[in-house]
Amino acid sequence: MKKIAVVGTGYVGLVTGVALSDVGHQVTCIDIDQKKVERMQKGVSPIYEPGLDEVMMRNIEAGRLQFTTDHHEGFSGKEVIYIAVGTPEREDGTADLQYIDQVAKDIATHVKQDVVVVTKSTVPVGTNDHILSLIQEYLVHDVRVEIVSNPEFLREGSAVYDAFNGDRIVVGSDSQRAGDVIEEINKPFGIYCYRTDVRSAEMIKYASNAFLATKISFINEIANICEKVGANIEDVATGMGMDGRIGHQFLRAGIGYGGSCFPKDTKALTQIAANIDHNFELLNAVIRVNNHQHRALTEKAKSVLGSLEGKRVAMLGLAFKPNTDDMRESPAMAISQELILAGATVVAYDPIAMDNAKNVMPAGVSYVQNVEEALQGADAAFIVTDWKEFKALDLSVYVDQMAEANVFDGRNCYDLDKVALTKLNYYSIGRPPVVRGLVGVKG
Ligand SMILES: NC(=O)C1=CN([C@@H]2O[C@H](COP(=O)(O)OP(=O)(O)OC[C@H]3O[C@@H](n4cnc5c(N)ncnc54)[C@H](O)[C@@H]3O)[C@@H](O)[C@H]2O)C=CC1
Ligand SMILES: O=C(O)[C@H]1O[C@H](OP(=O)(O)OP(=O)(O)OC[C@H]2O[C@@H](n3ccc(=O)[nH]c3=O)[C@H](O)[C@@H]2O)[C@H](O)[C@@H](O)[C@@H]1O
Repeated sequence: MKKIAVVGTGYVGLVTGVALSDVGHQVTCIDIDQKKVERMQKGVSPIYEPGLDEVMMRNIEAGRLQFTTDHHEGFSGKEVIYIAVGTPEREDGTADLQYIDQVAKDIATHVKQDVVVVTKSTVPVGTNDHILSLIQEYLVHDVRVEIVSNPEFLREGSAVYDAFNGDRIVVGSDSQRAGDVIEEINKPFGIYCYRTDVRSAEMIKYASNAFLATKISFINEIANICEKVGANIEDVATGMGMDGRIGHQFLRAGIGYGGSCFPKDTKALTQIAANIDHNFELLNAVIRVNNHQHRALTEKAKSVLGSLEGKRVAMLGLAFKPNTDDMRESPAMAISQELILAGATVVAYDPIAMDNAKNVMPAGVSYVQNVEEALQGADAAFIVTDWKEFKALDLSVYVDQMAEANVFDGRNCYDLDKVALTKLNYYSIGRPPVVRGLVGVKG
């Protein structure tokens, strides 16, 4: 059992703290946001994440998990400190390291014992060296500080599952001893620990996110071609994925990736490359394809309905993916902005993300409490997030509630044969349209 502090309680910090306490470590999570800390002290998670509240409460009650805003108290007696603060995107696409720098200074000021500092945040190559020298520059007490890069691979919406079932744990360290400490801490998870040097670990994180984003943009481009040549992207992706070298994952065509990491990390990696005069052409194309893909539904709606002026559009789903209330870089924002500019009225519903959405969605969007209300009198429905609730809908609800049952599905939620049994006009991604029960008819 180790005494551990985790700094920052976003998805990564909170899930890391909760998971480490659940396998028996003594964990103190530190955050500067007082309100957040007060909620967490009561066992309430500040984010919507399936299963998190339960594991959190179990460890608070067992006395293994604590929360504080006080760095001095939080670092006291800890052998290991995890850094999990945000590294948001600056205007030029580079990673903003101001929160990282602040934590480094906080550590330097408060630690009175030897400590291993572990970076969980996604940071550009070379940042861990920078953190270590910053700590050493500001260090108040005569203690040994070592650094380990331990990037995080969890997905929002399945973060708790991922923490206990990840494919690998990457431990990047230039000190054998410090790397051993972190490998030992992670032993109870029973996940393979891949040891490497600090800079390679930092690069593994960016390269992994960039590769996954590339898979998505690739399949979206294939989907766009499928639409023009009369092929079906679902069958194409299934057939491709059967090749073990390709695999089935991340071949779901849609309206492009969003979220707090793929958009920011792909841009940051192109900037990391640009800093050494390398033009990362492939990744730049991935980003361009993704930005264009956000427009797929609106373009289809314009081609089917003509002008969108005065049309009422029901937007089903706002979060960037299901099972999260995270609205960061959600395609819903760009899509609704486009619809409003085209003169449409947008009525939105999301089962979980509505409160967060109201703070970031464009002005002019109105919000309702359920699917039926959203669809009432609508000329078009846009499915933006593939929530289970939408996938499970009885398709007659569209026909019954809408003025005209034109459904533009950005997540391929429904089986074309089932749609063909209804009166929907259905346009999805990379698949033939279904109009008046006929598959492949253009409307
Ligand atoms: N969100 C995700 O699913 C994943 C995120 N990452 C990476 O992990 C890092 C953290 O991301 P999120 O968890 O989304 O974070 P976030 O940005 O949602 O939260 C960061 C937290 O750190 C706190 N904070 C800032 N400065 C602090 C300080 N000096 N002391 C204590 N607390 C401080 C903030 O109040 C906030 O609660 C980023 O680098 C991100 O790229 C990596 C894998 C998954
Ligand atoms: O660095 C991070 O923050 C994390 O980023 C992603 O996790 P996350 O953003 O939570 O969610 P994903 O499930 O990867 O989905 C990202 C976006 O891609 C889209 N997506 C995903 C898969 C797919 O086949 N098609 C597709 O369009 C999703 O709808 C979503 O908008 C990675 O999957 C995690 O491994 C990583 O830790």
